[in-house]
Amino acid sequence: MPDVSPPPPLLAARGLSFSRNDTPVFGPLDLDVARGEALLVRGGNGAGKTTLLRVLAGLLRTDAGTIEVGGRGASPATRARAIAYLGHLPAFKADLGALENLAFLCGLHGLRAARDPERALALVGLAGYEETPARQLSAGQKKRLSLARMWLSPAPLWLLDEPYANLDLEGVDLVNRLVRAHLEDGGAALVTTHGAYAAPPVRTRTLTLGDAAEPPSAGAPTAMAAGGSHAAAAPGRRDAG
Ligand SMILES: Nc1ncnc2c1ncn2[C@@H]1O[C@H](COP(=O)(O)OP(=O)(O)OP(=O)(O)O)[C@@H](O)[C@H]1O
Repeated sequence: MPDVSPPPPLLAARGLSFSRNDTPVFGPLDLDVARGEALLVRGGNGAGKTTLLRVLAGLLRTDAGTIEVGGRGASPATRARAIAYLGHLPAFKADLGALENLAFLCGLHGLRAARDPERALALVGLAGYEETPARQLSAGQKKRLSLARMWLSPAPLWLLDEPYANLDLEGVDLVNRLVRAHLEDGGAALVTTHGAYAAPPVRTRTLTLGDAAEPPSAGAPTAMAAGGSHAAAAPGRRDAG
């Protein structure tokens, strides 16, 4: 008889919590993100969004709880294969050109089939900046270069920390188009935002951290239009410090 059990979520966390100096930052929280889904992580300044993404990426150690990637314990090797992380500080070599930076990072993290750095630069609006050293790029251009790196990555799970920051309106639309195409390709994404920008119109759930957190919801993901708002996946709280 064929195995009809559904595939495990790309990312699953149970009872995840994190504290600093005995002050809880978030959790305990549960979340699942399947292929084809986005999880929008909302919350005000200091609510714990970056901390959550860093915990999921393995850059910070959780106090309690479990994280699985593709149904397996999230070892460093599993994470390295499955996760591409866009953080606040772009990981570029200041003196290398935009194209060289992308080629260098593809050498480190791999390259998705049928994609190349030159096409990535054009896609994010940086055609003509191939030779420009990263240090000469504006904040928004650096963010676009980071988005090019995500597009080139073979990893299916994107962790995007404030991807809309520093971008003009066309850049905001670019983020949403890239996320949408990634999900349609079978990938998944966690996207943090202060709430100023809407998530892409795809299968998106919302997790709210901080005081405004709503009770846990076991509901299925909903198709949403940009600007919609949805049930939180788990409780969180705002850190006092
Ligand atoms: N390196 C650190 N050492 C001590 N406390 C920290 C550190 N980084 C963050 N915090 C604290 O942890 C809490 C959560 O911070 P975090 O950066 O996760 O919030 P955030 O929701 O991403 O905020 P923002 O929207 O402002 O980026 C805050 O109270 C912050 O002051």
